[in-house]
Amino acid sequence: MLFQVRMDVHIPADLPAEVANDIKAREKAYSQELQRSGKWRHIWRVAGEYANYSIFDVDSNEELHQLLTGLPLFPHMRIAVTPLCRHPSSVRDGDA
Ligand SMILES: O=C(O)C[C@H]1C=CC(=O)O1
Repeated sequence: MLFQVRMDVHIPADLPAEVANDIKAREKAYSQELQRSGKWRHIWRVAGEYANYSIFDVDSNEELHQLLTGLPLFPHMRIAVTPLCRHPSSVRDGDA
């Protein structure tokens, strides 16, 4: 199951820099592990914003929920999820 996910990050201005940097480092490791596993297929920065558009390939809504709520930055994010399915005009056989 494919999902487009938009993540907007809002770290409180009064969060100490060392705490914010630790969260960001754990977020990067978590994200890269999921990308290598194939669950997090794509990640793109939204130009000019502390936000990304990502594509997740997971087995269920529940799995997506678990992955997203496990993000170290989750408490500081607004997340919007859009379910995707194959477009009938797509020429990309790999896109299920
Ligand atoms: O930077 C972001 O967009 C937020 C988050 C998503 C992956 C990651 O490393 O940080």
